[in-house]
Amino acid sequence: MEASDPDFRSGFVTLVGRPNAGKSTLVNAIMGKKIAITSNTVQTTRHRFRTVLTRDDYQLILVDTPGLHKPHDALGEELNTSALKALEDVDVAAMLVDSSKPVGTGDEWVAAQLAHVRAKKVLVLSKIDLVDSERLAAQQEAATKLAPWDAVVALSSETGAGVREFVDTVAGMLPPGPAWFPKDMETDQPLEVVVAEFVREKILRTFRDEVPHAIGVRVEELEYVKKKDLTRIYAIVYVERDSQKGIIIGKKGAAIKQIGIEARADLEQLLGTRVYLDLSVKVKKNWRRDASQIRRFGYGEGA
Ligand SMILES: Nc1nc2c(ncn2[C@@H]2O[C@H](COP(=O)(O)OP(=O)(O)OP(=O)(O)O)[C@@H](O)[C@H]2O)c(=O)[nH]1
Repeated sequence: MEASDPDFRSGFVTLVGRPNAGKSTLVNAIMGKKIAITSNTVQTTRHRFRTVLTRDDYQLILVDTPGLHKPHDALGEELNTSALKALEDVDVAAMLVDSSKPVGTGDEWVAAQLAHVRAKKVLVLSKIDLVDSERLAAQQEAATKLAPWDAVVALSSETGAGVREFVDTVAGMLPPGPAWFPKDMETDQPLEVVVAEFVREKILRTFRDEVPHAIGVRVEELEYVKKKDLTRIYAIVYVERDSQKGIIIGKKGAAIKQIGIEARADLEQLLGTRVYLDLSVKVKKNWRRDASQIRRFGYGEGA
């Protein structure tokens, strides 16, 4: 079936849910490769980006939203606006509820945001590998009450169980329409942004709660050298304080070196070339509190 076929379906699907519900991991499981970054630090996802899955008879455009939460700083506010905007004009809204955590007010708040959305609503019970069937059944009963759902799917992005069922369910809800993006396109983010996110992920994973929200990564230069089949990347890690700079660099540069090694391995896979990665660390005081700075870093709405 061709993309111009009248039976072709296409549409936008947004994933919502409390921070850490497993949205980014699900995007990667659906795509069968890493595109979105993940970590167990809340607010990992800062960009509202689209991921495109094209099959013979449909094109599914996933909008991964930053977690909906109560804002406590300028960065938080940007994220919320961005997440709520992602709910407008989508065809399917899938809400992830972590099977391993009790359904709580956070989930209720997210579900309430869905009430006015015209999209089909799918309840996704995520991380089912962490619970037994009894717990899952209880969780499903509690989560089902959150909103009127058009479908319910239980899945694990870790084991892959239920992921195919989720894609099939959502694809079946898409309206007839042409492909919006080229078939071979997998994300609408500029490469520089994806690369910066990959580096940021390594830092979040390495330092956990020591520095997470205080960093921003910007790719200054990205150049493919065809003769060497090598991508040269120069990126700057911005932190707020000198002490954080020290932590990220580590003893004799050991920490930043390790981050570079790990990020490079992922980037080589993403780009399909060898990668030279140059990372430097700079202090930029209070960059998080200044909304215009946030935009300059490419985070939040309008990025
Ligand atoms: N065991 C298990 N862990 C999972 C699964 N899906 C996600 N996780 C873990 O849960 C954590 C959060 O996952 P993310 O995908 O980053 O969550 P998110 O909803 O995108 O989070 P935000 O970016 O904060 O909104 C990570 O440590 C993941 O590895 C799953 O199916 N099983």
